[in-house]
Amino acid sequence: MPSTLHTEPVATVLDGLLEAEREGDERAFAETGVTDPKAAWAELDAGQMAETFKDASMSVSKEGGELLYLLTRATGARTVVEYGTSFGVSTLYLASAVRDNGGGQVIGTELQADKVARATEAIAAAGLSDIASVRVGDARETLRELPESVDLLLMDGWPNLNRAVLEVVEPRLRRGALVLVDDMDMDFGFDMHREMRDYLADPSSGYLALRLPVAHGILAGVRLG
Ligand SMILES: C[S@@+](CC[C@H](N)C(=O)[O-])C[C@H]1O[C@@H](n2cnc3c(N)ncnc32)[C@H](O)[C@@H]1O
Repeated sequence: MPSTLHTEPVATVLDGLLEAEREGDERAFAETGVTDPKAAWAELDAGQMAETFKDASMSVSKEGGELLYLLTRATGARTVVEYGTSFGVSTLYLASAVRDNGGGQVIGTELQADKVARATEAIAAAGLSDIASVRVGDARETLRELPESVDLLLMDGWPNLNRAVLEVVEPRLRRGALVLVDDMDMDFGFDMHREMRDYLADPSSGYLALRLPVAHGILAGVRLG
């Protein structure tokens, strides 16, 4: 049986988004005028950073997306939550896998409203609107209402908020749920992942976590209890 990922319309929509990222992100980054990321993070809050980077996709790579598809299929996940949707690339990989698992839902969330509109269009063009939707706003608020049990959480928003977002979603994570933290190897000018990495590494937190050297570096944690 072919996967949804490699059939139309998903394949073409994903190719277009990945191509746009390759062609557009360098320019979008240059246009932000941010030359010292550490200083920018010290001065601007999450919403201001989202506005600054509103034209940048910053999506998962093809390899990273395929890993998301693989892990979602392998775990049989039906209820998936995504922190940081941008233009919807990772959302499409997750939603394709959920469709191929037999159906369910992917709940994305994105601070920047124009990005939500673009991601929603991409989801519709890919024929996945019955699976995936995107909530507009700050994940620390938008993810307060969730289904009873969540199988997989992708964390791909601003990394300094990962711990706070996990705190909101954690009560819904079922035993054996996967938490995937993207961009572990990205240089943000300072260690933006420290809090989350330390939390998942502490056995008393209730996870077993391992860094996967794939794409931008993905930290995979399984919820043990
Ligand atoms: C790395 S990009 C996400 C890429 C996306 N997962 C993909 O593969 O296409 C990070 C996104 O997270 C969004 N974001 C950052 N902080 C957020 C928050 N607190 N709540 C919701 N979205 C947030 C940013 O606006 C940005 O678009």
